Amino acid sequence: MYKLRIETSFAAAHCLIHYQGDCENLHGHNWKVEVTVTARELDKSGLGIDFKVLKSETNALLKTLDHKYLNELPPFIESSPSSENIARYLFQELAKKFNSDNIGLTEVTVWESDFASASYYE
Ligand SMILES: Nc1nc2c(c(=O)[nH]1)N=C([C@H](O)[C@H](O)COP(=O)(O)OP(=O)(O)OP(=O)(O)O)CN2
Ligand SMILES: [Zn+2]
Repeated sequence: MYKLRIETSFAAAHCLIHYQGDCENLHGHNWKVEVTVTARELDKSGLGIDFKVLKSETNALLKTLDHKYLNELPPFIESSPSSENIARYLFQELAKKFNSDNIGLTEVTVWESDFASASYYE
């Protein structure tokens, strides 16, 4: 098995709901996003899946969040846009794009600062 990972990012505003503290107020982050997949086999070029494909599909999804107020978007109306819930949402959407006989989405990690991250995997 091969493990592949890409990193990308998006910027957005949010506030945590049902939270007491500064983070209940409107503020923003530059979230770094790591997407990890496993590949069983390599193609003739020696690739599990092209990093360019991983990045472009991920960026297409992140474009729907970029420079938005996350609390107003459908995935986060019922659930607080914490890094945990963002990681789960991205995982569930990217699984639809990437999972195949050869490729399995392993983990999505979302860093809201250099020092704090949340990962989701199944
Ligand atoms: N488990 C989680 N905890 C917290 C989350 C989260 O998504 N998952 N999110 C937040 C807020 O978004 C907040 O904006 C975090 O910002 P940060 O500046 O890192 O928070 P601090 O004020 O604690 O940072 P300092 O190091 O104290 O300046 C909070 N928690
Ligand atoms: Zn925050």
